[in-house]
Amino acid sequence: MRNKPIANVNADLLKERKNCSFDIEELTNLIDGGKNQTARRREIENMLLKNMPFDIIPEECLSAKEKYENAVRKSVALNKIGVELVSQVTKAKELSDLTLTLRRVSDAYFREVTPFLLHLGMFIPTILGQCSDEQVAHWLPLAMQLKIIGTYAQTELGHGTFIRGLETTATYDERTEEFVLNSPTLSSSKWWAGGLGKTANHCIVVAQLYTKGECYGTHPFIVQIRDMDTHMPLKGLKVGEIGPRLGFQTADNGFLVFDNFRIPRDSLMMKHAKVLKDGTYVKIARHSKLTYGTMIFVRVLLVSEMAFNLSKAVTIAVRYSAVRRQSELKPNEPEPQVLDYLTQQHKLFISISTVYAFQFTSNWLMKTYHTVQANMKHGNTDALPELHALSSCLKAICTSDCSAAIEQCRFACGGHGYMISSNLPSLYAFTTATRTYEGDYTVLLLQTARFLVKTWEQVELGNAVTPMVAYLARHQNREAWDESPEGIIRAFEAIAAGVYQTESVRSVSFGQSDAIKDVMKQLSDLYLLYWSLERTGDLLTTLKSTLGSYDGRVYERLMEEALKSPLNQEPVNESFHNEPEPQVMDFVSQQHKLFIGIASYYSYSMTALWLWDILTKVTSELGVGKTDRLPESHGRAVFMSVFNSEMEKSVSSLSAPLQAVLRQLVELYLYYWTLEKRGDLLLVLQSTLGSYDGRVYERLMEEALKNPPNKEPVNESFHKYLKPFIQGKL
Ligand SMILES: CCCCC/C=C\C/C=C\C/C=C\C/C=C\C/C=C\CCCCC(=O)SCCNC(=O)CCNC(=O)[C@H](O)C(C)(C)COP(=O)(O)OP(=O)(O)OC[C@H]1O[C@@H](n2cnc3c(N)ncnc32)[C@H](O)[C@@H]1OP(=O)(O)O
Ligand SMILES: Cc1cc2nc3c(=O)[nH]c(=O)nc-3n(C[C@H](O)[C@H](O)[C@H](O)COP(=O)(O)OP(=O)(O)OC[C@H]3O[C@@H](n4cnc5c(N)ncnc54)[C@H](O)[C@@H]3O)c2cc1C
Repeated sequence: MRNKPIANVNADLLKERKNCSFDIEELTNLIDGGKNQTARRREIENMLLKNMPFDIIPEECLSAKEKYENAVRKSVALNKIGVELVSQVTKAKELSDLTLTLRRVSDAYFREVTPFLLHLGMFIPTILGQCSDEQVAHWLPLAMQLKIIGTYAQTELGHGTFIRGLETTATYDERTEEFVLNSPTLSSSKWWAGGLGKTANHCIVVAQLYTKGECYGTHPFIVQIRDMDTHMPLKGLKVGEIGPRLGFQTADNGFLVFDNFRIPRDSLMMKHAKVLKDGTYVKIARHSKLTYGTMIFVRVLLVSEMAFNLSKAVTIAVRYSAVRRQSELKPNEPEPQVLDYLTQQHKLFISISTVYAFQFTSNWLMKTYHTVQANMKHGNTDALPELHALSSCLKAICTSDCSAAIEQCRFACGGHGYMISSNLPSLYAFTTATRTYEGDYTVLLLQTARFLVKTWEQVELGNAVTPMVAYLARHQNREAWDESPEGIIRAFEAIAAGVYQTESVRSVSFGQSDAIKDVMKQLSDLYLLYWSLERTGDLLTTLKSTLGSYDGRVYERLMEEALKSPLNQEPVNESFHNEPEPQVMDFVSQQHKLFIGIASYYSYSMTALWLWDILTKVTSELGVGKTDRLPESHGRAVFMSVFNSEMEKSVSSLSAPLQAVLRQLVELYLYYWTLEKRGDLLLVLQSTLGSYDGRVYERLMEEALKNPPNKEPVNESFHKYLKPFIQGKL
């Protein structure tokens, strides 16, 4: 049954809906995965609507502590219904449909993230992916019925990306048949795990495994961290909340420090490796990276998460654009709906097509994931490297595009889009974090590049490669794709676009009406066209040659290029002496992110001074009402020329080294903006990360300890909601 029509709908919205060229219900079924799934979703929605407590005071008006307590209250009510529904399903497919529906409907109750997100999103998947059958039989029912509440603590203060660099140690003591967990340094403190700060009583801890004096690398352990009755942290642990953050405010992300904390031998999750009673280490896995499995799973999930979050943002923005009227096009005629402006459509329509691109690609990726998992059950790990490369680049691209598109949706709603009540700021805060967590954007793209370079080598040797990367063999003309990681990644993006096109055509080829097919085709074309225009520069081949330049300065250019080589910047490379761990500052990709910020700061300062001087003059000459917004390119040109000339004037009295640095900044700014469209500027530091003394980890911990939730060891919502829930008394 369709949802009932709602009375008092805005006339403009009704008009737009009447104009729709297809049956909306048909599209709804397509998105849900069929008529039955739509009906089931509505059944669950209606049940939740009847039974779930809504907020009386808007979440955003509560204090941090109240927000958390409110989130626990609502989560417990939702979990109760969730556990009941889960207990009724018998088939794996029904369970995954139900989980997806619950996940999506739950967003109606939380502006922020539930403290149980990590329990559902990572704790349970890690039990499934990393435990032996025996361990699964023990832990899974407890976790599914929420008798225990877990999280996933991998990242430390000092390391997130480089998992092999984690410092937490788990040393096997064969006398007592226990592992001893320790945090040997401040930087080894576990940091970030969602739900760890106040909610969880169990935690998956990733630590370096030592036995018989040897280190076997990082392994996952399942560890009880709080007393099941009092919820007090167990002896030997320091645990708390890490402090306010951009989003995830109710996810009580936490820290955890171990001091000779003992856990039983079978706390090691033993699907891929075990330690026998006598301390012998036994490797079971056929692939060394199988312990990274949960991350792959969540990266795959995130593609669909981005489709869902962007669909919400663009629905908000399109509806509002139909309702909002602004400006006068023709005298004495009503102001137009902002949706009618082409520029507004430009902001919104690409987001609509992006939602479909993400959703279709996500459906395909999830199927691929399950196929690879099924093969791995039979011992075949051949497809794992490609799955890793695919999930890495699709996660990176879709999280990055999604948060940028949500910002566009916010811009499209003008001032009102800035209100928390519009939900756009919260959607942005949630999705922008996804670009970082579960693998940073750049790092994951580099992982994909690594796979592609290896594949390229196979192509060069004439060896067979998988169908997904067969295009590398077809494109023998290297200039078309170029061999740089960026060039290869772009080629890979083209493949992602290809997947979208084939999947969308495939999904709508049966059953669906011509009207839906037309719309889906238009959306698919829009997505492909948009990205080919966005990347025009990349698609055009320029000469880029020291040999073929117009002026024929062949030898000069060869020498200039040679001198630019990073290897020529120092007479003796430091690897001659040793091989130090790099600071992230050493990565060119990191410098690319930071240095333009410095250059922009100077550009804005200089331009601001200049602007101030001419402000009065300009306004008196142009008059109010004639200062239309200048096109972006003109604005940038002004910044560039003013920065260039003003900087030149003001540096002449400075010392030569400082002049040289400032001139480099001008050059960087001008160069960067010929390549890029935007940059960031941090004007006021006020930052734990950017302090002059570089005491980053000390300051992060100091701030976390000041955090009000850490003033009480157990939050009162434990006694009020969590404990009665866990004990089945609620
Ligand atoms: C209240 C009720 C509501 C109801 C709700 C109902 C349901 C909800 C359900 C779900 C929720 C939905 C969605 C959201 C779900 C969860 C998300 C929520 C919150 C998540 C919060 C965030 C959690 C985290 O961030 S956890 C921490 C994640 N950390 C990372 O991702 C670290 C990134 N780093 C790495 O991955 C690696 O270190 C690395 C960068 C890959 C480098 O690893 P390294 O070992 O150094 O490897 P190296 O580069 O040397 O490469 C060696 C070799 O290995 C290959 N490789 C690397 N990784 C993998 C892999 N994973 N698999 C396979 N192979 C891999 C690599 O390619 C190299 O190969 P080769 O040598 O070239 O052949
Ligand atoms: C909201 C949120 C929730 C989180 N929840 C959890 C959780 O529940 N459990 C958990 O364990 N973790 C969690 N995390 C941590 C998260 O997984 C890490 O922050 C993430 O993996 C990035 O690692 P990092 O912080 O070490 O970044 P860094 O690696 O320090 O990145 C800093 C910069 O260095 C660059 N860089 C690093 N290495 C390289 C390289 N090799 N080449 C080029 N550039 C490089 C990056 O691109 C980036 O620009 C969460 C994080 C956030 C923001």
